Amino acid sequence: MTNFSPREIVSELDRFIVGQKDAKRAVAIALRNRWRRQQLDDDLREEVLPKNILMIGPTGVGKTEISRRLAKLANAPFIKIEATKFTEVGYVGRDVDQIVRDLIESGIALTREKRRKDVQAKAHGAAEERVLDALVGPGAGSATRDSFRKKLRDGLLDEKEIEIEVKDTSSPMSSFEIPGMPGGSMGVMNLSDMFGKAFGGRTKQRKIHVKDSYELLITEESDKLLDEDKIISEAVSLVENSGIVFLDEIDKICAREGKGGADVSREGVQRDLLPLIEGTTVTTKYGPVKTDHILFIASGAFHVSKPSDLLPELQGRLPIRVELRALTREDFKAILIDTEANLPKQYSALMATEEVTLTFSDDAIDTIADIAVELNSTVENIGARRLQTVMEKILEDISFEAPDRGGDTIEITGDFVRNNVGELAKNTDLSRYIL
Ligand SMILES: Nc1ncnc2c1ncn2[C@@H]1O[C@H](COP(=O)(O)OP(=O)(O)OP(=O)(O)O)[C@@H](O)[C@H]1O
Repeated sequence: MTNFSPREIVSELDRFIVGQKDAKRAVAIALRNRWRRQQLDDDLREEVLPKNILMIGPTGVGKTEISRRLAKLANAPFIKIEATKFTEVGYVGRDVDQIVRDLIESGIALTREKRRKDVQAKAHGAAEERVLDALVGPGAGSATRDSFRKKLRDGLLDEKEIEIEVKDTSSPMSSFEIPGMPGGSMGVMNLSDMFGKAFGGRTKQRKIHVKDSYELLITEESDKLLDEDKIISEAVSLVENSGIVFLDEIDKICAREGKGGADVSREGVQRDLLPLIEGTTVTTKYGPVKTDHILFIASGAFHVSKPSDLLPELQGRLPIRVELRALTREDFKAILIDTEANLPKQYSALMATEEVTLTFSDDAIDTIADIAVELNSTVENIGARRLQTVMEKILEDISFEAPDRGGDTIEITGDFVRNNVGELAKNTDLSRYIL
């Protein structure tokens, strides 16, 4: 758990997300509250429930991105799920408990990754022994083994091909859901687990270069050193105390007054979600998971419905409301220039792998921002996602030809942008399909 102050959390988020100060502050406080809760004594700690957040704002303005970055910062299990995916309990479709089951998978992956690092040195040693076995045979004398070990460590055998026996993870039936039976994927349905335990796991022979074998073998060897039960109990506690669920399109499950049919079912989904947000215990294949302290961030555009159309109980469980505003031309420019790993930087790095030097002039950035604003107002407002479609179109040819242009330096200018997408952007009908 991170002990960053709210101010520090906001400034971390600022590295990736432009504007949206209110939303950043709200999530920063929520995260800090979790740290505060951990400092309390046991009795009081159980009493303090998270203040869940409702993010209101148009599509593509950073709602998911803020939540995802927050989770990453806190090393917290995170899932994004669309509220419209669910149907009421008893109907065919996914049941809401699946949210917690997916979250626990994210928690297991995070915990395993963390624990793998702890045993990495030991696993590295064991992996080296396996590579040596493959190179000289397990029966070789210690002098031969040592001489190969030295060559191996000096990188002289990197390109040599060896044959190793690794766990076969390609089971097509690792887990399946029973259609129409909510929760059917839970528990005993993991066949590879069952057979794995009974027969010691399937393995297969693989031919591989020495230098590529390490990652695979280290992962396998570290898993052998890890205590599976401990990982599970750690992951369950991580999910219960630090899990974050991003519930998108919550506005689409609002029922409007005087309607029947689909609206009744939407309200049913809200009712199903309620216990999860209020705090309940969900059975998973890793054991029971309590949801009381999981942070829920619900989000929606609320163009048609209003937050007050949600069930009153659900409104009460989402007490913090923040509005995210539509992005302006200046925001688009800032997203292209100021954010870490911004799109121009990403494209330049990708082209550098082909020995092509790609740069963007200030005028090019201005023009891209102008075109994105124009398209959002004429075609459809998809927020900052528009920058991705425009950039992709501008660089399509260069991207295709890059392998033949090694050594070239290409500057993207305003004229280049206009020539490539300017005309297209003016044609609303065509843009609908292409940009
Ligand atoms: N304010 C912002 N600053 C930087 N990048 C942004 C911002 N807003 C959106 N983006 C980028 O645009 C893309 C879409 O944003 P995001 O997924 O957060 O949308 P959203 O608001 O959650 O919309 P939706 O509700 O449709 O999922 C992401 O790649 C994100 O990095």
